[in-house]
Amino acid sequence: MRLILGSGSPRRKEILAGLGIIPDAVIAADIDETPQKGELPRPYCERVTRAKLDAIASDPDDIVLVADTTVALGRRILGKPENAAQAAEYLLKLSGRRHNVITALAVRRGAQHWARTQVTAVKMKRLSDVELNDYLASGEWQGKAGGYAIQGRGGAFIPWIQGSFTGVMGLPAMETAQILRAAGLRWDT
Ligand SMILES: Cc1cn([C@H]2C[C@H](O)[C@@H](COP(=O)(O)OP(=O)(O)OP(=O)(O)O)O2)c(=O)[nH]c1=O
Repeated sequence: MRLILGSGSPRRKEILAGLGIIPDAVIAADIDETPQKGELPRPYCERVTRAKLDAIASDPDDIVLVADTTVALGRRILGKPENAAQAAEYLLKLSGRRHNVITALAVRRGAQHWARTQVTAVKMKRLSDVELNDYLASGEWQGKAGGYAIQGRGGAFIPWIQGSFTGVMGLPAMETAQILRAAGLRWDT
């Protein structure tokens, strides 16, 4: 039995390591993350997660873990910005408001599947022009859903969350431990 982390996100690997879990293999799933027309954030996040799982090949006794993190502003999906202009657009939308960060998890072992979705409400303070421009210049927005990282410089913009900090970072620790245990993974705690 091997544990395969089907994610290229360094944060996910780090959060797993924090739980005491070191995957035997790390493979990024290369899938199309374009939302469908009219698709809502939660079903989108769950569909993309399932697509990531389907894209990872494994042996029957292997455990495969994948996840997707999506920022939801009402019915709007904010994924990873393609460039600084899109990051600016996302951050201006999030500035001074509450949004949800959705992380869907999926696990496969042979023919069995498990899935969990964790939602965290996040408030972002109103950003000044200087804060926005400095943040864009830092480049931290790259590869982050919604264009910010709560675990980094972006943490200075977040006065309040309700839910899971690790969920916002990309892998909710409690739900991940539960789902992996359900799939039969055992590790030293
Ligand atoms: C909101 C937020 C997101 N993120 C990150 C977590 C995810 O890595 C990323 C969302 O992109 P994802 O598509 O979920 O993941 P990924 O492209 O990094 O990796 P893979 O698809 O291979 O699993 O945004 C943070 O690191 N901090 C935050 O505060």
